[in-house]
Amino acid sequence: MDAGLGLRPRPGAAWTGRRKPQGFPPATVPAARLDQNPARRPLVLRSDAGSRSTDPIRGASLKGLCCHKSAGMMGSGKTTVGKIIAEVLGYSFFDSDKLVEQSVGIPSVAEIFQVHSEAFFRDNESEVLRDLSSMHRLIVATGGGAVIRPINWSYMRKGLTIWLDVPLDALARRIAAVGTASRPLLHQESGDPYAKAYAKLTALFEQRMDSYANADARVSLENIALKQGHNDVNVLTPSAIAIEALLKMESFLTEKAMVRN
Ligand SMILES: Nc1ncnc2c1ncn2[C@@H]1O[C@H](COP(=O)(O)OP(=O)(O)O)[C@@H](O)[C@H]1O
Ligand SMILES: O=C(O)C1=C[C@@H](OP(=O)(O)O)[C@@H](O)[C@H](O)C1
Ligand SMILES: [Mg+2]
Repeated sequence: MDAGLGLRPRPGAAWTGRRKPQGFPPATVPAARLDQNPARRPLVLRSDAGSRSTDPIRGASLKGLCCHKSAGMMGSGKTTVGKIIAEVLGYSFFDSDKLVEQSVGIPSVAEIFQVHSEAFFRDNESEVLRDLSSMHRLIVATGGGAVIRPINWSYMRKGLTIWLDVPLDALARRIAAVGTASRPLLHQESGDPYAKAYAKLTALFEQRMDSYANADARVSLENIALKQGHNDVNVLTPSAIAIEALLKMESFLTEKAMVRN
């Protein structure tokens, strides 16, 4: 593990796109707060995983990884959890929303929707995902709607894709807590933030659930809570979710290797 947690982009993480947004790749990715940092947890995971000669997180089975994309609904924690996973693996982290903002030169997704349109945002999102797809050793948090364009899957499939599956009630609570202003698709009507987020998220999920199910691995918060012996997804920490995601990634790769051999 990179003891400094400086998270400098790895040598393979070079921008190959046409337009190089200012500050991309960033010189450093802010480290997640240490109390949310599962970097020391792999040792704990080792005992969960029984007698293993390699670290399950950074062991040989993960060496072949190039990049991962986390998909999932708005508010599912792609950005939060993605940063932690990147930190544990010593990979670079990119948030496709941030890269679109930099590339377009407009500081928020909400403004991009307002000044241009959703279609304009989606075109730029696809460009960013295409450019990221040629990079190695990175974690990408996509925007929640990236899954709707089939072309984006051809880019996301260059790595391993993870669906963060969070119950709609929990999503609406999280989003209501921070407000809908930064999420233009949820910010259209007036009214109670929880109720409007829940209604819109329900409609979006209906349209998108088959697409999310295309991911290589699904991280279900309901399943993590059950493993912990309860059913309250609202108390699951980003670290616990990141650890589950890492375990799912490892299982996926192990199964893939077994099929190959
Ligand atoms: N496990 C969690 N428990 C509680 N709140 C969370 C958790 N993960 C993320 N959040 C909060 O939910 C909101 C959405 O998280 P974010 O990572 O931005 O999701 P996404 O990128 O999928 O939209 C943020 O305010 C974040 O702090
Ligand atoms: O689900 C969506 O269509 C969107 C999700 C957002 O990203 P997050 O999922 O990170 O909130 C952002 O890309 C945009 O507001 C549209
Ligand atoms: Mg995000």
